[in-house]
Amino acid sequence: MSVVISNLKKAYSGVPVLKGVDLEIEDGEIHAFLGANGAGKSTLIKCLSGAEQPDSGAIEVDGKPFAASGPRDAMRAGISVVYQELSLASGLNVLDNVFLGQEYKRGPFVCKAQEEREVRKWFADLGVSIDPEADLLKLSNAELQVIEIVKALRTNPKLLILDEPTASLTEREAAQLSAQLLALKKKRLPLLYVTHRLAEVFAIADRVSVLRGGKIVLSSKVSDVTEQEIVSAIAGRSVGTTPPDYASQESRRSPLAQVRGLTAPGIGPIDLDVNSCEILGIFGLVGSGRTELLEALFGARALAGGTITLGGKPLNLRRPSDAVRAGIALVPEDRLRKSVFQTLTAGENVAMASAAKLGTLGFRSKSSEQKAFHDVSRKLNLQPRRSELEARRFSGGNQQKLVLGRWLQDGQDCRMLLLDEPTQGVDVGARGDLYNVLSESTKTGLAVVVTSSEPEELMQLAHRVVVLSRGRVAGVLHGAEINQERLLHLAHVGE
Ligand SMILES: Nc1ncnc2c1ncn2[C@@H]1O[C@H](COP(=O)(O)OP(=O)(O)OP(=O)(O)O)[C@@H](O)[C@H]1O
Repeated sequence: MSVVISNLKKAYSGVPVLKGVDLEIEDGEIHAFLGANGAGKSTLIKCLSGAEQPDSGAIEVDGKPFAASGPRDAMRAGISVVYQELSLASGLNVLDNVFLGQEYKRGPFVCKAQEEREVRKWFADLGVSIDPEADLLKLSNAELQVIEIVKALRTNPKLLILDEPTASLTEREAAQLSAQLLALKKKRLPLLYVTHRLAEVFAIADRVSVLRGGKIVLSSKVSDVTEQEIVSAIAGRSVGTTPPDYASQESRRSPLAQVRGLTAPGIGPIDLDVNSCEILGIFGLVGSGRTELLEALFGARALAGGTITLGGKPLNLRRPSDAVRAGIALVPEDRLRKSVFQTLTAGENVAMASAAKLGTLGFRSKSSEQKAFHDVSRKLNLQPRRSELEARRFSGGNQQKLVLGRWLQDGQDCRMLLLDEPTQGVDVGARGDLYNVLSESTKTGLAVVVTSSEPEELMQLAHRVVVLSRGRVAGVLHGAEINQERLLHLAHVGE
């Protein structure tokens, strides 16, 4: 079974996004599909899933012309999509979620035993052991993704599309999911796999295609291409970052925040020092307390004990606004839901940080909003550079940049910036830009505390890394000591 896309075009309000895409997905292959934020990957997927109609071009599934007027049509033709945003019902258990609306029935009765047999078979095929009776709240993100995949597989697809399935997974969960996708490959089902993580391309994909400027600019067997070639194809330029300059900044660094005996639900006791002019990485496995620590430092998680001082002054953080007033900002992990104001314009979203300080949106001048927006667009290569466009019209990765840009614009008197997984869903080019911007910001005194589940990211970005395990500090690594082996070793201490 193969899917052939020829000369596909799609524009939004006259602005072309897909300008003639040619792509072939062959039988039994895992086809990685990459491109910068806003390149049009989701748009192409929507054209395949029937959520959008292409303006012109042709799609063939198994040699037959395919034109879906809606998602049901696409599913009937054999195209099934697993989106990043999970669509599971948290009040139901695993089995009921998999069969929701498609129960096996004998008369008015649901055949639970038959459903359970089937779901166990799927889990065995994928090499996972999930209890069909389990409550969804007890499952990891990776297990929830597997349930979405099983739901999709039940429709007997000819092409399964996975839109950034690992974006919200930790390194370990992502590796588990990759193993399950390789198990699926044995069934010869072609997969179109959208990701920003290059390591995954080399770990599981057979072919890789890159979308840029509305067209496919690279399509190759993975074995015939280098990582640098893929990065250049995505960014349209070579991407390099200057690793943090330890020596020159060392002398300017001074203690900024001191955390002593901090305990809060899920973490502690933790002692921690954060210096000005420093990027401090926080690494740990899922459940290690990374997010909880950042929330406690931001006043979003009540402390059960311990003290935090900033610039020598004790802080009493009862709520996030106390932290903002003290010069602490947090960009949370689930930022699309927690931080993007979808129906406000991009300019208003970026201006939100200064608005939070003024206490109202009303007193902000249009010209200062424009200035902030242009500053952020330039620093983070935001696409499109249209401040009047509603945030929801931006691609996922560009929405992330709006939130990050809020705190990185000139003139913010932020002293300590807390970033929880800042590059989730951000393309390689923009990652490089973000690393450079953060590195630059520390030169003016800013302290950055950043969590990441990707060791490579911390190796490129952080001056020091604190490794957490089970809510406590398992070790601290400096400069050249930061490597994947040491990070993972410490992260497993106490596991
Ligand atoms: N409904 C819409 N109206 C107007 N413009 C849109 C709409 N949907 C998408 N766009 C624009 O189309 C372009 C492609 O967006 P798309 O979401 O397909 O990118 P993407 O490659 O999936 O990006 P990401 O990696 O950030 O998810 C973007 O510039 C986006 O702003």
